[in-house]
Amino acid sequence: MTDTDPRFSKILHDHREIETAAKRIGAQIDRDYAGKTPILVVVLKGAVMWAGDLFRNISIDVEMDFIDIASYHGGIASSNEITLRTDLTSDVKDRDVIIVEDIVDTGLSLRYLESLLSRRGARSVKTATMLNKQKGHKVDIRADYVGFEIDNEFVAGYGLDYQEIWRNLPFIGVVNPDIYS
Ligand SMILES: O=P(O)(O)OC[C@H]1O[C@H](OP(=O)(O)OP(=O)(O)O)[C@H](O)[C@@H]1O
Ligand code: HPA
Ligand SMILES: [Mg+2]
Repeated sequence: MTDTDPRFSKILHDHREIETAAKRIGAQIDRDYAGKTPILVVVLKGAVMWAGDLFRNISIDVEMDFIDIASYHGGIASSNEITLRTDLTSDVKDRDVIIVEDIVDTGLSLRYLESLLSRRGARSVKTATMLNKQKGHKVDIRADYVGFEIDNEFVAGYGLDYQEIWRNLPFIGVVNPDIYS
């Protein structure tokens, strides 16, 4: 539906803009965590591409771990139930944790993760998300570092899927509603 790609009604951000956002947030993390060694908790699967950009643009010592949770199961709406598929291997007790998300939409995934990490005794928990869909929030939640604010539309690309595909695209676009309606 765009001039070049019928899968998308609009292209929002290409990989250059996303890398620029990762540089900006990486520099903020360097300042905010100077003298500390935070753990980046990368939320699989959607956050993988963004996490790579962000990780490359952090200069302080930092660890990385992965957690796999799911609630959309390929669809365009949250099931409102979070399933923990694969847990972290790190002990987060007394650690500074930065959750790395591709998107905060309803906010249910982030609320689940914040509560899990706090219960496990993390010293601090902050979030670096590539996208924030403020109008989609169903709970009162706030990400500390945000790449881009987006409207309440279903997007895909750059890690985000529609029915498990299109994660590999080097841009974020609004999925053409004709595809799923
Ligand atoms: O704010 P929310 O409404 O909870 O949505 C955000 C979460 O949903 C997506 O994950 P999904 O369940 O699709 O799993 P995936 O990352 O493996 O695609 C996305 O990657 C975020 O983790
Ligand atoms: O808009 C979205 N697109 C893809 N995956 C998602 N998971 C939550 N919101 C979205
Ligand atoms: Mg998904």
